[in-house]
Amino acid sequence: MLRIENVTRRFGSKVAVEKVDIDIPAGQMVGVIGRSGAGKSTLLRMINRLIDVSEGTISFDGLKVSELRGQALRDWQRDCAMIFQQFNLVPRLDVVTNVMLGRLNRRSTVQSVLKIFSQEEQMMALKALERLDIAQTAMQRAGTLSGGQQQRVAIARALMQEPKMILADEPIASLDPRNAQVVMDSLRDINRNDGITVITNLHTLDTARNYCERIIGMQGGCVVFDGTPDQLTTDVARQIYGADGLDEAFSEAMTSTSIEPANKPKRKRKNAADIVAANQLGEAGVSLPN
Ligand SMILES: Nc1ncnc2c1ncn2[C@@H]1O[C@H](COP(=O)(O)OP(=O)(O)OP(=O)(O)O)[C@@H](O)[C@H]1O
Repeated sequence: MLRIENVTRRFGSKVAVEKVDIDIPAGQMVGVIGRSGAGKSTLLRMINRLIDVSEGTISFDGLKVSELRGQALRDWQRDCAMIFQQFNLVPRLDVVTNVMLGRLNRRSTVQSVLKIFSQEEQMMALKALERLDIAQTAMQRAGTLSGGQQQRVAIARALMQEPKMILADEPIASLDPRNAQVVMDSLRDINRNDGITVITNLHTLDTARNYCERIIGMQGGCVVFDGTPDQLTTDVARQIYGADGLDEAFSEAMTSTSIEPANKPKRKRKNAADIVAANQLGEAGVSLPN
């Protein structure tokens, strides 16, 4: 059980997340929706401890996540895998090596520096790629894959962490409709078959409705809805998206990934995502080939 108790996050005088109080039992698939700036990413980043809470407590099965330091914090970040909108692969490395990087937090520094992966780890990586239906790309450089393929590699890398929970920060925002569906299907499959809790930020109402058993709606940093897809009525959507967001909220045409134009401009890259990838590699002493 993930317990978020009275959690607030401020950036200077700006309150990004305010007094959020929710419990997420193991095995749920949860969608977090809301307009841009509602606080969705900040909430996920606090759970993963990319950023600290300003007030309140986050705990997991009794472990006080919001207070962890050092190795205990790294262990938590291994148990709580994160997937980002921009995939965060190392483009110059081949796909299978990218996937094996998911093992970094489970290995000694020496093994990591020398980039020694056991046969078992190599098999595990190939199985993860097979599961995501992209084993044929194993030896390709990650940067040569399509966006949808890269996101599947990122999910395979997350699986290598053998996580208890997967946090996905707008995992389909940069993808065309077909790839968006494949990625969401993969997350649902992992949730259902492996029992891994999935919490995903989504900017499309219908995707949240279609894939998530529980939807959390945020507005101005606060949770304004927490319920099932059936309970997400028009009135509730109005509350989440606000008066000037009604078109976005109600028009399935505007929110549907199934008909979202493939050439829609990419949303801005999240700096935290880049930093985390760089840190993971840097901490492990992995230097990248040119
Ligand atoms: N590092 C930061 N420094 C200052 N303000 C920040 C920082 N990170 C987020 N904010 C602010 O906090 C608020 C919530 O941002 P957040 O990124 O969590 O929203 P979001 O719902 O994920 O939006 P989006 O869908 O656009 O990513 C916004 O007003 C944002 O400008």
